[in-house]
Amino acid sequence: MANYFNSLPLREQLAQLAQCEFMGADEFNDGVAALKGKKLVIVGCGAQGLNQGLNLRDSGLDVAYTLRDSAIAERRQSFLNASDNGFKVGTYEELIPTADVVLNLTPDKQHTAVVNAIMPLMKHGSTLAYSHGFNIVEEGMQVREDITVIMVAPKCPGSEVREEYKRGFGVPTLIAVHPENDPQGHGLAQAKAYAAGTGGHRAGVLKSSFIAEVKSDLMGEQTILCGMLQTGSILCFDKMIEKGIDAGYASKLIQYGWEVITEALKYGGVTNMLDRLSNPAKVKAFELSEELKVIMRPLYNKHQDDIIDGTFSRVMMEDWANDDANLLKWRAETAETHFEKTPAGDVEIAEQEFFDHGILMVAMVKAGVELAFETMTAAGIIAESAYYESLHETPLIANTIARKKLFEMNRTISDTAEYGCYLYNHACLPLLQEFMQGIDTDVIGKGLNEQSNQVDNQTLIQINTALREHPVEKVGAKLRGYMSAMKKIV
Ligand SMILES: NC(=O)C1=CN([C@@H]2O[C@H](COP(=O)(O)OP(=O)(O)OC[C@H]3O[C@@H](n4cnc5c(N)ncnc54)[C@H](OP(=O)(O)O)[C@@H]3O)[C@@H](O)[C@H]2O)C=CC1
Ligand SMILES: CC[C@](O)(C(C)=O)C(=O)O
Ligand SMILES: [Mg+2]
Ligand SMILES: [Mg+2]
Repeated sequence: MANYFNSLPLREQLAQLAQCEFMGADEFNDGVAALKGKKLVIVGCGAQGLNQGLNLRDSGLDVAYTLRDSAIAERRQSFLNASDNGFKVGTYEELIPTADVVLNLTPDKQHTAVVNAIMPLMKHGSTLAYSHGFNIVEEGMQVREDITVIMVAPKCPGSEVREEYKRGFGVPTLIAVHPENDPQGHGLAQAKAYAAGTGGHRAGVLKSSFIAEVKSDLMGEQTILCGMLQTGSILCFDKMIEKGIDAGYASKLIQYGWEVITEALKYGGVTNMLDRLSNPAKVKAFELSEELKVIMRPLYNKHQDDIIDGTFSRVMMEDWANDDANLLKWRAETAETHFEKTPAGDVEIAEQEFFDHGILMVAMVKAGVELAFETMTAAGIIAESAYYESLHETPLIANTIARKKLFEMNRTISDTAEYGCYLYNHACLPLLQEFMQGIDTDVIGKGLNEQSNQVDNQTLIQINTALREHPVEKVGAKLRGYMSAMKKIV
């Protein structure tokens, strides 16, 4: 197999990267009809598998799980996830031959082995579904020509796919049909029904491509969504400890701070997040974020360039072949960081205090969101896709850190995302060392000791204009306008 993206002429690469069409609610009036009465069999019952299956069943679809023999024999967590929730569980041989749609929700590293094992068992004219395009795009998996290949990719951790559904909402979702595998021409109808079954249509669905999803998803997860929050957590915590801030307070400010400050982001974009600060703090956060953007832009460009040309995938697959040596080493190192080993203190922190004492965190989120958006769109990703993959998903990742710190984030996201997060973190920590030397507790831990809200008018006007004029704010206002049912989390 060879990288599918790299096998295409530039003309087709650009066309596929630019595939992005917002699908209005009226395109989902048929709901799950296209899959009603069909047998959906999910391979794997982990973060996405369990939560998507629960949503699909609650949406009235026939869902069962097929697990590898060892998972069933050893009654592993995946087996318990499915059986404890009342789902039928069977082996590949028992369930795949009668499946109309097989949802491959196993780790990306396993996709080639899994698809090679299940494809011979799949009935003629059935459908193979993915939630990430890595296997098709980066590995170039060739699927039997009678099989329809679709993707329904939630722009969200598995846990929040379920939580937002239970809140009566959903998560933004990219759908796609692999152009090499749509023999009956019903791939789009099935992908739409699958997206509706997960609740994604309530938040927003983009008709995308496997290529556009992969090249944006890898970028978002490596940078703003996971890498930036991990790097920011470690740097901000270590700085507060260096400056004598109580460790429990510092731990709580960060663990819960990302969730609080990015909730403002979710409802009103970067503008609203900075509007939550005093004028002097807003000016300071803006200045810090501009400095961070200059320092980190080359790193964001390198991550996107390596994702586009397949370097990232090649390097990660080398680690797969080396028994995930780096992934496991970096996972262990993360667990040993001072932030991870310091429990959040039993101290009350008011909602506004998270903003006032977390000016640097606000600056990091602003810098990361804008840089990721700017870099993705410069690489040919369409603004709507870049928005979902940067600004909108950040609060959903922050929710996982609020639960159980970086451990929970890295456990909940895919192994692919976890690997990319560490790759970024390893590069960004040294990159920001000099910047952090100039940081003090006025922007992280204690806040500015300003006696008034007075700032220079021209400065404030320039900052407010820059915030509001950024393209991520323009597309964000439009897409949030469609999310009328969005629910508060904190
Ligand atoms: N995690 C997330 O939030 C998101 C993930 N995705 C995508 O969804 C897909 C699934 O990821 P995720 O939910 O994180 O995966 P998880 O690691 O959470 O779960 C993987 C599941 O697959 C099973 N599994 C592992 N290895 C094999 C194998 N060799 N053969 C058969 N089954 C196996 C595991 O069970 P057992 O080991 O017991 O057999 C487990 O049930 C990926 O393509 C990912 O990129 C997309 C968006 C977000
Ligand atoms: C942000 C990481 C992610 O892409 C996701 C939850 O969307 C993943 O692969 O887990
Ligand atoms: Mg993602
Ligand atoms: Mg991902």
